[in-house]
Formats: sequence, C-alpha cells, structure tokens
Amino acid sequence: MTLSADVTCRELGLLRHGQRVLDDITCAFRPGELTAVVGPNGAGKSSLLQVLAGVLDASGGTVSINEQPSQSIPAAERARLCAFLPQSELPSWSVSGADLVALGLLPWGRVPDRDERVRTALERVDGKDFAQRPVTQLSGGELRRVQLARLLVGQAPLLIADEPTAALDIRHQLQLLQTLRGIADSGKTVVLALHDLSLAARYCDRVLLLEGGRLRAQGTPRDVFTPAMIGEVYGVSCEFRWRDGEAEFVVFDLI
Ligand SMILES: Nc1ncnc2c1ncn2[C@@H]1O[C@H](COP(=O)(O)OP(=O)(O)OP(=O)(O)O)[C@@H](O)[C@H]1O
Repeated sequence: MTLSADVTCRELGLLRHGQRVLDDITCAFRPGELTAVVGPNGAGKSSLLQVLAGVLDASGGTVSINEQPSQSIPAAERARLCAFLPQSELPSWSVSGADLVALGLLPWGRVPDRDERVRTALERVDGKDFAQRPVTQLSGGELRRVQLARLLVGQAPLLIADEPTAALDIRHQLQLLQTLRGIADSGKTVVLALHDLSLAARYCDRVLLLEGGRLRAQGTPRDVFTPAMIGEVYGVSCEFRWRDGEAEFVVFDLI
C-alpha cells in the first residue's frame, strides 16, 4: 500500500465547452503539506481539484503522483491513493450515515475493522449521532460532516476536498481544519478549495491563488496574502494581521 502521495502538475490546461478554464498551471503538492486553493468565483478552483482527483482529464500538461503520470495509474490503485470530496453532492438514496461513510472504504474491498473505522471517522467530525440516521433527513451541515467522514475513513495518502467548510458552523469549521492539519502533519497530502482566507492563512502551509484559470500567485500564506494582491484579485481593501503564527484577516470595503 502506498503511504504517501507527491503530486506535481506541469503546464496544466483545461477546456470546458470550448472555454479555457485552466491555463498553464505548474505547482506541486507535497506529503505533510496542507494546501489551500483560493480565488474568486469561477477562478478554476473546482476544475483544478477535479483534474487532480482524476474526475476530469486535463486538455494539456500533466499530473503525476509519485512521479507516475496519474492517467497511467490503474483506477483501483488511484481510488486507494486519492479520496475526493466534490463541492456539492446530494444523496440519491436514503442510506444511513454509517453506510454512506463506509462507501469511502470500497477501494479496499472487505475491511475487517470496517465498523470501527466508520465509527472513528464519524467521531472525527463530531458525527456519531448521524450513524443510524437516513442521510436524506440530515441538515446541510450534518450531511457535509458525514461526507467528510467518508473522505477521511480510508486514510488515503492524498485528500482533496472542495470547499469542505462551506456548510459548517464556526466550531465545526475549526474542528475540521484542526483535523486536516493533523492529517497533513502525519505525512499525508491535503488539498482544499477554500473561500475563507482567515482559515487558509491560519492552518495551511501553502496557498495557490487562482484568477481567471491562471495561477496568480503561490507560496506561504504570508507571501501570497498581501493587501495589494488580494485587492487586485478580489477587488476589496483588506489587512492581514500576523501574530505568533496566528493570522487575522480583516476586510474593509469594496475597491
Ligand atoms: N460543467 C461545466 N461546463 C462548462 N463550464 C464549466 C463547468 N463547470 C464550471 N465551468 C466554468 O469553468 C470556470 C471555472 O469554474 P470552477 O467551478 O472551476 O470555478 P471555482 O473557482 O471553483 O468557482 P466557485 O468559487 O464559484 O466554486 C468558470 O468559468 C465556470 O463557468
């Protein structure tokens, strides 16, 4: 079983319905790193994550995982390497929370400690109470936490989540980012699309800032999150206050 995932993208491009939505993206995602992909609506964050996860094929360039072109990795192996949570996903069947989480173990076939793994994954998102509930009867944030448990349950070396905090209350946002930080610290590669720049600044090692399908900046949050850069890309005036490793992001107004 592969325990780590070293991901490199070279000159990635993507066309969707004839429109170029990713252009010349070169970047890397290393084991032990928590990376935030940020940028305005339509910048290409979800598209990039879908290409990384193998859900979409790039129109040009390459993605390699552990130096192997990702398209040449057999689907079953790729499913064990990478767990992906799309931006939105509504359940079509009224399965229980526990059964939905267990879907995250499918790539490993019969797992002897399945029930224990599912229970632990649900506990990590504070979702024990949802194990026996039909997922069609959960609130938006409760369902998201069950889906996050499904992402975590397989302990894949590469975790990719598209706006994982969007439906969560503040407490569960912090709890999730702390959990993902710990998972990255244990040597896994974690990539998130985030709109919350405070969370990205506080918890992530690296930031990729996309604008119009292009990589506008990449580096540490301190490198990328300058008032000038955020002003240019988002059209807002703002300030970042850095204190003892904590970041406070304050938005003042539209520019
Ligand atoms: N299924 C699709 N077919 C065609 N074009 C699409 C499709 N999905 C997204 N796009 C277009 O691709 C571009 C990038 O979209 P994408 O969803 O990657 O942006 P995003 O940065 O994730 O945005 P958001 O913050 O709104 O989620 C946009 O111009 C969008 O209109």
